[in-house]
Amino acid sequence: MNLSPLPLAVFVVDAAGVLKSWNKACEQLAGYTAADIRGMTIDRIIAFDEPAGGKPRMAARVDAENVGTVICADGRRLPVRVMVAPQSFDPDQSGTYSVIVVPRAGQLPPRYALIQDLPVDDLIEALPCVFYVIDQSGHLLLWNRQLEEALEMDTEDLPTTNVKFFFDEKDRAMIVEKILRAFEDGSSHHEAELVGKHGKRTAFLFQCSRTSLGNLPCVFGTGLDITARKHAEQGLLVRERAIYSSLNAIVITLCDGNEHRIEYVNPAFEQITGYTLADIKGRNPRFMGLDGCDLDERARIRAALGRKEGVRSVLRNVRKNGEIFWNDLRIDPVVNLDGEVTHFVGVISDITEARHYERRLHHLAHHDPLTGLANRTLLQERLHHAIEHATRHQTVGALAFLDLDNFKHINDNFGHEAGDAVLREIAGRLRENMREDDTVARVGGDEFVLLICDQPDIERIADLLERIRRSVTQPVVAAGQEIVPGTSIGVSLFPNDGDNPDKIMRAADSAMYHAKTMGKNNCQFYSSELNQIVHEHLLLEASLGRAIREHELVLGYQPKVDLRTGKVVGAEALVRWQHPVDGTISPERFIPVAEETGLIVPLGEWVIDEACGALKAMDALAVDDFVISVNLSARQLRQRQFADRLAATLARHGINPGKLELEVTESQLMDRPEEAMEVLAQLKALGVRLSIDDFGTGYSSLSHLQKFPVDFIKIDRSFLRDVPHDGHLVITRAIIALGHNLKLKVIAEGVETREQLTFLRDHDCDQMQGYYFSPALSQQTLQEMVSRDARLPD
Ligand SMILES: Nc1nc2c(ncn2[C@@H]2O[C@H](COP(=O)(O)O[C@H]3[C@@H](O)[C@H](n4cnc5c(=O)[nH]c(N)nc54)O[C@@H]3COP(=O)(O)O)[C@@H](O)[C@H]2O)c(=O)[nH]1
Repeated sequence: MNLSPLPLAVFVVDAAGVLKSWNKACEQLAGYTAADIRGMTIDRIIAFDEPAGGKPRMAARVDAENVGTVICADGRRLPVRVMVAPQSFDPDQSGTYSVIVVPRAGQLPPRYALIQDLPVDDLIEALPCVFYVIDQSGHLLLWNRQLEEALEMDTEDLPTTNVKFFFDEKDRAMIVEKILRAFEDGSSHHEAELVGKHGKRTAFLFQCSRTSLGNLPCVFGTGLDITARKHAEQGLLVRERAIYSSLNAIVITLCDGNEHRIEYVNPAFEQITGYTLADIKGRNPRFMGLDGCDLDERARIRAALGRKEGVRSVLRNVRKNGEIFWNDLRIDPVVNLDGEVTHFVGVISDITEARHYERRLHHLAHHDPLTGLANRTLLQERLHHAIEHATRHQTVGALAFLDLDNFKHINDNFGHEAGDAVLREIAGRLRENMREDDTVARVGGDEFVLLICDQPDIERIADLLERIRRSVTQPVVAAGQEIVPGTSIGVSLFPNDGDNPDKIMRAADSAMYHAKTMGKNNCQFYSSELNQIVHEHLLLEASLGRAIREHELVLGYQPKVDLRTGKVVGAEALVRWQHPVDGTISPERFIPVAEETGLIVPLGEWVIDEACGALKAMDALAVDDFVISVNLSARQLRQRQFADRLAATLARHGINPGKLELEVTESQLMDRPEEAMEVLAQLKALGVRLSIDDFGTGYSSLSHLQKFPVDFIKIDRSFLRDVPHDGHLVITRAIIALGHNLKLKVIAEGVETREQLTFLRDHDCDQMQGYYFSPALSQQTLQEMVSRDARLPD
């Protein structure tokens, strides 16, 4: 039976129930003094509910359930249980009984009666806190072991030290003030650290109350060790401050079904979104979403939160001022000690600037800085998708390569700024002619590419490209000059010409290459035959350089005959390529390639050098006035210091310049007549002879012709082809007359028949060359012919 904490009132009585002795609790319980009790019987104090029966009174109550009422001195009646036990089982000492009185539940004795019986010493020592009693001088009167431990001090040291010295100096004034308050107001409390003799610091929550010991006023109280709480608080504080000061916007929402009401937002959130906590507390953060945007992302977030899982997403939100921002959002569940998700914490990062920067970088990486058009990378990406699309939806698309003709000439003559202006203007024209969905790209200096998608048929593509070609070739005004660009366009179709970007690009490139060789400013579609031609062209290009280095080129010399004397007076040097595998390759095949690639310059130099060597050999044969002519390409003619280099070659071989003739085609001269005039003048000044080749095909104007400082004109062989039956005879006659009027000599080429020869003689032509007399010969055969003075028969 647990009687604690009730006081145990124990009477000792004799067999008749006369009270012999009793403890203090008996007096407290019933409110009698010792003098009152002395001599009483137990019946006076306890009114038993059951009479004792026949036995002697006390003996009858041993081992019985005795219940009754204590009749208190002040008249109150306390229900009690009473246990009666003999004091001794020794028969000799029988007759005295212990009567233990226990108040029944609900009927406790007054509080003060209980407290008086408390073992205060034990209690104070057993307290889970420090205990102290302090007098008005600030010295300890009472304390417990816990206080000694906290102060790391011995019992005898404590009363001699003023309590304020148990604290840090900064806290002492506050401590004194709190103790005084307790004396004045009855109580006070405060938190402070006790500092031990050896420096141990312990945080306490002190409770201080006024009391008195006898007549001595004092305060007493407890100090609860709050170190753990302080640490926890500190940790929380740091975390709270961290959230508060975080540059990332933080929003904490309550996890309440599907509603995620905002409970907290930090200042960074307010700064990024423009919303204060007061504006949005209790709302679901979804209100910041941009209407109709990122619907999939938002559904994904909802699903994750529904599963109470974390989620990361990048989506667009709207600030309070209506501005849209990119939000890199990370949401994580917050779990309580029971493992339940009570909240979600969202970390918002405004990545708008990074996004813009990223986009700018992306734009730079995918666009040409000069024109703003797509670059090769973007083109390839789009082409890849366009081919897939066309294959899937059975539509036709086209890839057109546009190369500006003679762009280098524009740069060289008008400067790079003018060149840039032309490129920008062309880019604008291309864009204007294309739909939004199509792509216009610039992939090289003067190379543009058009990606045209979803076309119904090839005719439509051809029409569009012709319109574009015409628009590109409209004059551009740059650097105060009117520049007329031209463009060669090569087109491949997809998926017909290939099922991947690489094939389609190569096909368009081949087609463009072909367009260039077709005389520029035209548009060519890719075909497999065309590919073969281009392939060959490329092969030639690759091996022509080697041919020049490895001396695979040889010169043939076609004799030129004076029509009046029949004497061989010169020869035209014609180059041939003795290919180690393919045999002799005609200049008609490789000269255009050499022109295109620039190899014509070293090739032409080699021809002149070789022709000079042949002239020197003729000198050795003591043949006077023998002239060898070489064909010049326009590119050679435009070479800076061409005349100087020619002079050096002639000097090196020791050749009289008058023995070398340079043949330039009429069309080359008329391409840029002013420039040509200047170069021809330089050459003329050197003393070389000049001749206009293929005359009659190049629409020379008479005024230009008069100014060209040439010696010969060569009638193009097409005019003689059908002599004597053709109307061209009139032209041939006119050319001869024109030449003579201009004081020029006239030579006819491609003379194959007796009739042609007669016609030329009849019309006073000066010289001829052609198969009728001789094809091109080796140098040695030519020398033999000249040595034996072979002549054209009459
Ligand atoms: N820039 C350079 N061009 C050169 C050089 N060597 C030649 N060429 C040019 O190549 C074109 C083709 O030349 P080729 O195949 O040598 O043909 C020449 C003659 O063989 C041919 N010819 C001569 N007589 C007759 C004939 O009676 N009938 C006939 N059908 N053809 C004949 O004519 C070509 C010479 O033409 P031309 O130059 O116009 O006098 C050609 O355009 C050459 O110019 C070179 O070193 N550099």
